[in-house]
Amino acid sequence: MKYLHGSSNQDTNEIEKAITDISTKLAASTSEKHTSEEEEASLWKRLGKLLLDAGEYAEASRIFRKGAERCPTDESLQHHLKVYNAFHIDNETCETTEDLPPLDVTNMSKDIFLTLDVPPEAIPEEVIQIAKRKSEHVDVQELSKLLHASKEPILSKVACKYIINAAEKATAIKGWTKDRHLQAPTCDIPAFDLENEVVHWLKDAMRNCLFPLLAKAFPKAMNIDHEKLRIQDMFVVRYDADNENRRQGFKYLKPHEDESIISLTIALNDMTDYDGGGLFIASTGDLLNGDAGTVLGFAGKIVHGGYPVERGTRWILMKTHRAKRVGMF
Ligand SMILES: O=C(O)CCC(=O)C(=O)O
Ligand SMILES: [Fe+2]
Repeated sequence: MKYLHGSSNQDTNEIEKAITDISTKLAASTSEKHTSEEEEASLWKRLGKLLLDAGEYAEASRIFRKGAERCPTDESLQHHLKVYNAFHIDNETCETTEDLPPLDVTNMSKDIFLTLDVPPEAIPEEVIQIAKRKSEHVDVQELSKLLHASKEPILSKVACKYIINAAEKATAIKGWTKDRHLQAPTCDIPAFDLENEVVHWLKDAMRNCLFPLLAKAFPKAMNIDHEKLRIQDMFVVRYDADNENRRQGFKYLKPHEDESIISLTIALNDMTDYDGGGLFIASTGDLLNGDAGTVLGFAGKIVHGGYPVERGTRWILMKTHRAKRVGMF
Protein backbone atom coordinates (compact mmCIF):
# COMPACT_ATOMS: atom_id res chain seq x y z
CA MET A 1 0.00 0.00 0.00
CA LYS A 2 1.26 3.50 -0.83
CA TYR A 3 0.67 6.55 1.29
CA LEU A 4 0.22 10.13 0.31
CA HIS A 5 0.31 11.90 3.62
CA GLY A 6 2.34 9.76 5.99
CA SER A 7 4.26 12.54 7.72
CA SER A 8 7.07 10.29 8.85
CA ASN A 9 8.06 6.68 8.40
CA GLN A 10 7.02 6.01 11.95
CA ASP A 11 3.52 7.47 11.40
CA THR A 12 3.25 5.52 8.18
CA ASN A 13 4.21 2.29 9.91
CA GLU A 14 1.73 2.92 12.68
CA ILE A 15 -1.08 3.62 10.24
CA GLU A 16 -0.19 0.56 8.22
CA LYS A 17 -0.16 -1.58 11.36
CA ALA A 18 -3.53 -0.19 12.49
CA ILE A 19 -5.02 -0.82 9.05
CA THR A 20 -3.82 -4.43 9.09
CA ASP A 21 -5.11 -4.86 12.62
CA ILE A 22 -8.61 -3.55 11.89
CA SER A 23 -8.79 -5.40 8.56
CA THR A 24 -8.10 -8.64 10.43
CA LYS A 25 -10.78 -7.85 13.03
CA LEU A 26 -13.23 -7.04 10.23
CA ALA A 27 -12.50 -10.27 8.39
CA ALA A 28 -13.19 -12.13 11.64
CA SER A 29 -16.31 -10.15 12.46
CA THR A 30 -17.89 -10.59 9.01
CA SER A 31 -17.59 -14.35 9.35
CA GLU A 32 -18.71 -14.45 13.00
CA LYS A 33 -22.42 -14.31 13.60
CA HIS A 34 -22.17 -12.83 17.11
CA THR A 35 -20.65 -9.44 16.18
CA SER A 36 -23.33 -6.78 16.51
CA GLU A 37 -24.04 -4.43 13.62
CA GLU A 38 -22.94 -1.53 15.80
CA GLU A 39 -19.55 -3.13 16.50
CA GLU A 40 -19.04 -4.00 12.86
CA ALA A 41 -20.04 -0.46 11.74
CA SER A 42 -17.51 1.01 14.13
CA LEU A 43 -14.75 -1.17 12.59
CA TRP A 44 -15.65 -0.12 9.02
CA LYS A 45 -15.63 3.52 10.10
CA ARG A 46 -12.27 3.23 11.87
CA LEU A 47 -10.73 1.53 8.86
CA GLY A 48 -12.18 4.16 6.49
CA LYS A 49 -10.86 7.00 8.66
CA LEU A 50 -7.37 5.44 8.81
CA LEU A 51 -7.33 5.13 5.03
CA LEU A 52 -8.34 8.79 4.75
CA ASP A 53 -5.46 9.69 7.06
CA ALA A 54 -3.18 7.70 4.81
CA GLY A 55 -4.39 9.59 1.72
CA GLU A 56 -6.00 6.48 0.28
CA TYR A 57 -9.23 8.27 -0.60
CA ALA A 58 -10.58 5.90 -3.24
CA GLU A 59 -9.99 2.94 -0.96
CA ALA A 60 -11.52 4.76 2.02
CA SER A 61 -14.62 5.50 -0.03
CA ARG A 62 -14.88 1.84 -1.06
CA ILE A 63 -14.62 0.79 2.60
CA PHE A 64 -17.31 3.27 3.72
CA ARG A 65 -19.63 2.03 0.96
CA LYS A 66 -18.97 -1.59 1.83
CA GLY A 67 -19.68 -0.75 5.49
CA ALA A 68 -22.93 0.98 4.49
CA GLU A 69 -24.00 -2.11 2.59
CA ARG A 70 -23.29 -4.37 5.56
CA CYS A 71 -24.64 -2.03 8.25
CA PRO A 72 -27.87 -0.48 6.94
CA THR A 73 -28.80 1.07 10.30
CA ASP A 74 -25.60 3.05 10.78
CA GLU A 75 -26.43 6.67 9.99
CA SER A 76 -22.97 7.98 9.18
CA LEU A 77 -22.17 5.06 6.85
CA GLN A 78 -25.53 5.59 5.12
CA HIS A 79 -24.72 9.29 4.83
CA HIS A 80 -21.50 8.47 3.03
CA LEU A 81 -23.34 6.21 0.61
CA LYS A 82 -25.92 8.90 -0.16
CA VAL A 83 -23.22 11.50 -0.88
CA TYR A 84 -21.44 9.01 -3.09
CA ASN A 85 -24.59 8.13 -5.02
CA ALA A 86 -25.64 11.74 -5.41
CA PHE A 87 -22.36 13.10 -6.71
CA HIS A 88 -20.18 10.33 -8.04
CA ILE A 89 -22.41 8.20 -10.21
CA ASP A 90 -22.00 9.68 -13.65
CA ASN A 91 -24.16 7.87 -16.09
CA GLU A 92 -27.62 8.19 -14.61
CA THR A 93 -30.15 10.37 -16.40
CA CYS A 94 -32.39 12.94 -14.82
CA GLU A 95 -35.72 14.20 -16.06
CA THR A 96 -35.72 17.98 -15.75
CA THR A 97 -39.15 19.37 -15.15
CA GLU A 98 -38.37 23.07 -15.22
CA ASP A 99 -35.75 25.37 -16.68
CA LEU A 100 -32.86 25.61 -14.29
CA PRO A 101 -31.15 28.98 -13.87
CA PRO A 102 -27.97 29.50 -15.88
CA LEU A 103 -24.57 29.92 -14.31
CA ASP A 104 -23.20 33.40 -14.42
CA VAL A 105 -19.56 32.95 -15.25
CA THR A 106 -19.05 34.83 -18.47
CA ASN A 107 -15.34 34.44 -18.98
CA MET A 108 -13.82 31.48 -17.22
CA SER A 109 -10.32 32.28 -18.35
CA LYS A 110 -10.03 35.51 -16.43
CA ASP A 111 -8.56 35.81 -12.98
CA ILE A 112 -11.69 35.72 -10.90
CA PHE A 113 -10.21 35.16 -7.44
CA LEU A 114 -8.54 37.59 -5.11
CA THR A 115 -5.91 35.65 -3.20
CA LEU A 116 -5.00 36.19 0.43
CA ASP A 117 -2.05 34.64 2.25
CA VAL A 118 -2.05 32.89 5.57
CA PRO A 119 1.02 33.28 7.84
CA PRO A 120 3.63 30.52 7.27
CA GLU A 121 2.92 28.97 10.69
CA ALA A 122 -0.76 28.60 9.75
CA ILE A 123 -0.08 26.54 6.61
CA PRO A 124 -1.66 23.17 7.45
CA GLU A 125 0.66 20.19 7.84
CA GLU A 126 -1.38 18.29 5.25
CA VAL A 127 -0.64 20.97 2.64
CA ILE A 128 3.08 20.95 3.47
CA GLN A 129 3.23 17.18 3.12
CA ILE A 130 1.56 17.27 -0.30
CA ALA A 131 4.02 19.92 -1.46
CA LYS A 132 6.98 17.90 -0.15
CA ARG A 133 5.88 14.96 -2.24
CA LYS A 134 6.26 17.11 -5.30
CA SER A 135 9.58 18.69 -4.44
CA GLU A 136 11.99 18.67 -1.52
CA HIS A 137 12.10 22.45 -1.67
CA VAL A 138 8.88 23.97 -0.36
CA ASP A 139 8.22 27.56 -1.44
CA VAL A 140 6.47 28.92 1.65
CA GLN A 141 5.53 32.13 -0.13
CA GLU A 142 3.64 30.24 -2.77
CA LEU A 143 2.20 27.71 -0.36
CA SER A 144 0.67 30.37 1.87
CA LYS A 145 -1.85 31.35 -0.85
CA LEU A 146 -4.65 29.36 0.68
CA LEU A 147 -7.58 31.79 0.77
CA HIS A 148 -9.41 32.85 -2.36
CA ALA A 149 -12.36 35.22 -2.63
CA SER A 150 -14.20 35.68 -5.91
CA LYS A 151 -14.17 39.28 -7.08
CA GLU A 152 -17.62 38.90 -8.57
CA PRO A 153 -20.55 36.54 -8.21
CA ILE A 154 -20.09 33.16 -9.81
CA LEU A 155 -23.72 32.12 -9.37
CA SER A 156 -26.50 34.47 -10.44
CA LYS A 157 -28.93 35.83 -7.84
CA VAL A 158 -31.65 33.78 -9.53
CA ALA A 159 -29.56 30.64 -9.06
CA CYS A 160 -28.92 31.48 -5.38
CA LYS A 161 -32.61 32.10 -4.74
CA TYR A 162 -33.37 28.85 -6.50
CA ILE A 163 -31.08 26.94 -4.09
CA ILE A 164 -32.60 28.67 -1.01
CA ASN A 165 -36.11 27.84 -2.24
CA ALA A 166 -35.11 24.23 -2.84
CA ALA A 167 -33.71 24.05 0.73
CA GLU A 168 -36.84 25.62 2.23
CA LYS A 169 -39.07 23.29 0.25
CA ALA A 170 -37.14 20.20 1.34
CA THR A 171 -36.81 21.23 5.01
CA ALA A 172 -40.55 21.97 5.21
CA ILE A 173 -40.93 18.19 4.87
CA LYS A 174 -37.72 16.71 6.27
CA GLY A 175 -36.64 19.40 8.73
CA TRP A 176 -33.12 20.77 9.23
CA THR A 177 -30.23 18.61 10.40
CA LYS A 178 -28.23 20.00 13.30
CA ASP A 179 -25.96 17.16 14.33
CA ARG A 180 -24.27 15.90 11.17
CA HIS A 181 -20.96 17.63 11.89
CA LEU A 182 -19.88 16.79 15.39
CA GLN A 183 -16.84 19.09 15.52
CA ALA A 184 -18.59 22.04 13.92
CA PRO A 185 -22.36 21.68 14.10
CA THR A 186 -24.31 23.66 11.51
CA CYS A 187 -28.03 23.91 10.88
CA ASP A 188 -28.09 22.51 7.37
CA ILE A 189 -29.70 20.32 4.79
CA PRO A 190 -27.48 17.98 2.77
CA ALA A 191 -27.65 18.66 -0.96
CA PHE A 192 -28.72 15.10 -1.66
CA ASP A 193 -31.94 15.79 0.25
CA LEU A 194 -32.90 18.52 -2.22
CA GLU A 195 -34.94 17.58 -5.29
CA ASN A 196 -33.11 15.34 -7.72
CA GLU A 197 -32.92 17.89 -10.49
CA VAL A 198 -31.35 20.44 -8.13
CA VAL A 199 -28.68 17.92 -7.15
CA HIS A 200 -27.86 17.27 -10.80
CA TRP A 201 -27.79 20.94 -11.65
CA LEU A 202 -25.45 21.64 -8.73
CA LYS A 203 -23.20 18.75 -9.66
CA ASP A 204 -22.87 20.01 -13.24
CA ALA A 205 -22.34 23.58 -12.10
CA MET A 206 -19.54 22.49 -9.80
CA ARG A 207 -17.81 20.19 -12.25
CA ASN A 208 -17.92 22.43 -15.28
CA CYS A 209 -17.53 25.79 -13.72
CA LEU A 210 -16.25 25.93 -10.18
CA PHE A 211 -13.77 23.07 -10.08
CA PRO A 212 -11.56 24.40 -12.89
CA LEU A 213 -11.63 27.93 -11.48
CA LEU A 214 -10.81 26.77 -8.00
CA ALA A 215 -8.08 24.35 -8.96
CA LYS A 216 -6.29 27.15 -10.79
CA ALA A 217 -6.41 29.43 -7.77
CA PHE A 218 -4.59 27.17 -5.28
CA PRO A 219 -0.77 26.82 -5.18
CA LYS A 220 0.61 24.56 -7.90
CA ALA A 221 2.50 22.63 -5.23
CA MET A 222 -0.84 21.41 -3.86
CA ASN A 223 -1.23 19.41 -7.05
CA ILE A 224 -4.95 20.12 -7.33
CA ASP A 225 -6.22 18.74 -10.59
CA HIS A 226 -9.87 19.72 -11.06
CA GLU A 227 -10.65 16.46 -12.80
CA LYS A 228 -9.58 14.63 -9.68
CA LEU A 229 -11.44 16.75 -7.15
CA ARG A 230 -14.33 14.90 -5.62
CA ILE A 231 -17.19 16.36 -3.62
CA GLN A 232 -16.95 15.08 -0.08
CA ASP A 233 -20.01 16.85 1.25
CA MET A 234 -22.29 19.65 0.10
CA PHE A 235 -25.01 21.29 2.15
CA VAL A 236 -27.07 24.45 2.50
CA VAL A 237 -26.46 26.20 5.84
CA ARG A 238 -28.56 28.86 7.50
CA TYR A 239 -27.43 31.10 10.34
CA ASP A 240 -30.06 33.06 12.26
CA ALA A 241 -29.62 35.88 14.75
CA ASP A 242 -30.81 35.10 18.30
CA ASN A 243 -33.68 37.53 18.13
CA GLU A 244 -35.22 36.18 14.93
CA ASN A 245 -38.78 34.91 15.11
CA ARG A 246 -39.09 31.26 14.21
CA ARG A 247 -35.29 31.01 14.47
CA GLN A 248 -33.95 27.76 13.07
CA GLY A 249 -30.27 28.24 12.42
CA PHE A 250 -27.37 28.62 14.81
CA LYS A 251 -26.05 32.10 15.35
CA TYR A 252 -22.41 31.21 14.68
CA LEU A 253 -20.00 28.34 14.09
CA LYS A 254 -17.02 27.96 16.38
CA PRO A 255 -13.48 27.83 14.89
CA HIS A 256 -12.62 24.39 13.53
CA GLU A 257 -10.84 22.52 10.74
CA ASP A 258 -12.73 20.74 7.97
CA GLU A 259 -11.85 17.19 6.92
CA SER A 260 -11.30 18.39 3.37
CA ILE A 261 -8.35 19.39 1.24
CA ILE A 262 -10.34 22.32 -0.16
CA SER A 263 -13.52 23.85 1.24
CA LEU A 264 -15.74 26.30 -0.49
CA THR A 265 -18.64 28.50 0.52
CA ILE A 266 -21.03 30.25 -1.80
CA ALA A 267 -23.03 33.14 -0.31
CA LEU A 268 -26.68 32.62 -1.20
CA ASN A 269 -28.07 35.96 -0.01
CA ASP A 270 -26.85 39.56 0.09
CA MET A 271 -25.07 41.07 3.08
CA THR A 272 -27.86 43.67 3.44
CA ASP A 273 -30.15 40.83 4.60
CA TYR A 274 -28.23 40.43 7.87
CA ASP A 275 -25.72 42.01 10.27
CA GLY A 276 -22.53 40.20 11.29
CA GLY A 277 -21.75 36.83 9.73
CA GLY A 278 -18.95 35.79 7.40
CA LEU A 279 -16.06 33.37 7.25
CA PHE A 280 -13.66 34.08 10.11
CA ILE A 281 -10.03 33.03 9.62
CA ALA A 282 -8.38 32.50 13.00
CA SER A 283 -4.72 32.93 11.95
CA THR A 284 -5.19 36.27 10.21
CA GLY A 285 -8.30 37.60 11.96
CA ASP A 286 -9.78 38.15 8.47
CA LEU A 287 -13.53 38.21 8.15
CA LEU A 288 -14.45 37.33 4.59
CA ASN A 289 -17.90 37.68 3.12
CA GLY A 290 -19.69 38.72 -0.03
CA ASP A 291 -23.09 39.19 -1.63
CA ALA A 292 -25.15 36.40 -3.18
CA GLY A 293 -23.21 34.30 -5.65
CA THR A 294 -19.70 35.11 -4.44
CA VAL A 295 -17.39 32.25 -3.61
CA LEU A 296 -14.75 31.75 -0.92
CA GLY A 297 -12.33 28.87 -1.38
CA PHE A 298 -9.86 27.84 1.33
CA ALA A 299 -7.71 24.95 2.46
CA GLY A 300 -10.05 22.97 4.73
CA LYS A 301 -7.43 22.48 7.42
CA ILE A 302 -7.01 26.23 8.03
CA VAL A 303 -8.77 27.05 11.30
CA HIS A 304 -11.96 28.95 10.43
CA GLY A 305 -15.45 29.62 11.75
CA GLY A 306 -18.78 31.26 10.99
CA TYR A 307 -18.92 34.76 12.54
CA PRO A 308 -22.01 35.48 14.70
CA VAL A 309 -25.06 36.80 12.86
CA GLU A 310 -26.66 39.64 14.84
CA ARG A 311 -29.70 40.34 12.66
CA GLY A 312 -31.54 38.41 9.99
CA THR A 313 -30.54 35.19 8.22
CA ARG A 314 -27.33 34.35 6.39
CA TRP A 315 -27.54 31.53 3.83
CA ILE A 316 -24.54 29.72 2.36
CA LEU A 317 -23.86 26.67 0.30
CA MET A 318 -20.93 24.82 1.85
CA LYS A 319 -18.92 22.30 -0.06
CA THR A 320 -15.91 20.21 0.89
CA HIS A 321 -13.58 18.35 -1.45
CA ARG A 322 -11.06 15.61 -1.45
CA ALA A 323 -8.62 15.11 -4.30
CA LYS A 324 -8.64 11.61 -5.71
CA ARG A 325 -5.02 10.55 -5.74
CA VAL A 326 -3.87 9.83 -9.24
CA GLY A 327 -0.52 10.04 -10.93
CA MET A 328 1.50 10.78 -7.84
CA PHE A 329 3.49 7.59 -7.83
O1 LIG B 1 -20.06 30.17 7.81
C1 LIG B 1 -19.09 29.96 7.10
O2 LIG B 1 -18.76 30.76 6.22
C2 LIG B 1 -18.23 28.73 7.32
C3 LIG B 1 -18.99 27.42 7.38
C4 LIG B 1 -18.09 26.27 7.71
O3 LIG B 1 -16.94 26.44 7.98
C5 LIG B 1 -18.57 24.87 7.77
O4 LIG B 1 -19.78 24.64 7.58
O5 LIG B 1 -17.74 23.95 7.98
FE1 LIG C 1 -15.79 24.58 8.11
